[in-house]
Amino acid sequence: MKIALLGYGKMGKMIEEIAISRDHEIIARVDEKTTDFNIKEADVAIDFSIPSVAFKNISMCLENNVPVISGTTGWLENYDKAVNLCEEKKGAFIYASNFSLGVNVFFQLNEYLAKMMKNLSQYDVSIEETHHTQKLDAPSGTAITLAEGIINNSHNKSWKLDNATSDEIPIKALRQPEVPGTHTIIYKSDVDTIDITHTAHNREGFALGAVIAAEWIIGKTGVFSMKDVLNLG
Ligand SMILES: NC(=O)C1=CN([C@@H]2O[C@H](COP(=O)(O)OP(=O)(O)OC[C@H]3O[C@@H](n4cnc5c(N)ncnc54)[C@H](OP(=O)(O)O)[C@@H]3O)[C@@H](O)[C@H]2O)C=CC1
Ligand SMILES: O=C(O)C1=N[C@H](C(=O)O)C[C@H](O)C1
Repeated sequence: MKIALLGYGKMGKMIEEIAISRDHEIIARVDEKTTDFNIKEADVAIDFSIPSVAFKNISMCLENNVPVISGTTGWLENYDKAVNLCEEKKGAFIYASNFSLGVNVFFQLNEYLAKMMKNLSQYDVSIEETHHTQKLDAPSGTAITLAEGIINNSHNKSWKLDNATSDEIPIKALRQPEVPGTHTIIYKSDVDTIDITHTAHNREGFALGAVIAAEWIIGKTGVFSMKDVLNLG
């Protein structure tokens, strides 16, 4: 499979390593300065860039009939436009806030726990995420997906980064050197605390998931999620 890497930073480089180990070819490595590449030469594009260019990258792929996997976070105000463009062009597109198998299991665990806690009003829920200090967006895309998983399965109606009111799920975003990504869901009452945590030890799980999604999407048409790719039930 010929892959164009849109974004060639920490994730782009890790994806390259894993893609080559699975016998794929990298035909473009695009960073801020790259101008000379032809997206039409790619069988699939993988976008791990920055929030301000992700939608432009995704649109370019869809306009040129190249299936696109995007892991960039912090651009979701344009997600519906990407979905519409994909449908209009009969293209193929997957966005996931987190491509790792472990986090996708954790997403389901979070929804299951939210259902169990739904009517236990003595517990207040909150989310905490910790990432490396170069991260541009806060809260993380994964924390937003976790908050949405709780909202869809409980009486909670919205989330807020810091200074949340009692109606909102508070999200705390911490930044510490070299942390690949840690997410905790906390249910606290006066007498006890239940918390569940996913800790990424490195970036390999994210990168492998993105390559698996790229392999999976070839020959398909539509807008998909990692739930479709991983068939987690
Ligand atoms: N969904 C998931 O599983 C995961 C998502 N992420 C997300 O992926 C994104 C990238 O993360 P990471 O690799 O750590 O970030 P980096 O900052 O290491 O890399 C970002 C890359 O984007 C490039 N870039 C900047 N402008 C453009 C442009 N106009 N066109 C194409 N590329 C451009 C940068 O180029 P230059 O170096 O020249 O500035 C750099 O190569 C983030 O949004 C992060 O949140 C991260 C891990 C997992
Ligand atoms: O920027 C990162 O590094 C990560 N970003 C994603 C997010 O915002 O959730 C996924 C992962 O946690 C690493």
